[in-house]
Amino acid sequence: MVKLKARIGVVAYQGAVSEHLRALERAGAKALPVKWPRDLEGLQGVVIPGGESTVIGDAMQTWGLLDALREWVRDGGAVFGTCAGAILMATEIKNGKPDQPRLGIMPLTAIRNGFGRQVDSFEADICVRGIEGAAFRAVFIRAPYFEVTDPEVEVLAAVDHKVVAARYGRHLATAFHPELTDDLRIHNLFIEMATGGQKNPG
Ligand SMILES: NC(=O)CC[C@H](N)C(=O)O
Repeated sequence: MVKLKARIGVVAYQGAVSEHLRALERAGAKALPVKWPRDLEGLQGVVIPGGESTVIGDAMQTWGLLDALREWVRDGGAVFGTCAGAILMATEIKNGKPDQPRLGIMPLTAIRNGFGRQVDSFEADICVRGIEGAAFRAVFIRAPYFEVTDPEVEVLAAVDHKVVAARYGRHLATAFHPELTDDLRIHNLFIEMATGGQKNPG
């Protein structure tokens, strides 16, 4: 029997869009850019890329994608945010613009630029829960970290005691950029989450 390819969208206004499309295709999914609410039809998962969270959030609001995605999530859709994308998934944002538009689907606080200016960018080999084998080479670029207090949010990885990867039901947030390396394990994990049977809490 032929297994149908997972259909995963990438929010395509700004940021590391083509890198995510390429990584998802290499991981065996059908990857599609998402700009309009109608682009969500038939998708199992949506990636919000890194870039600038204020710019991506404003665009999502302008194009009607924030409301459309919230509804799509209520119907069971899975979202994976990297860096700016993860910030947009958070219910609380620290160091953000006041009233910065966001999706707000993960009950955690994102601390924007949380690793300070002196280390705008760095790489680290980290252990990620649920990822087998060697450590994951994680690329951080003006990255946030997350404060997690909700017991339904599962912490998957930390650097210097700062949470940098978390899961909530079918949603995944990473402060780093797995699309900028050749390691497809995190994209594979998300494709599994998006096509698996787990429900979103709430
Ligand atoms: N690499 C990134 O996505 C950086 C995120 C950026 N610091 C923001 O707040 O949007």
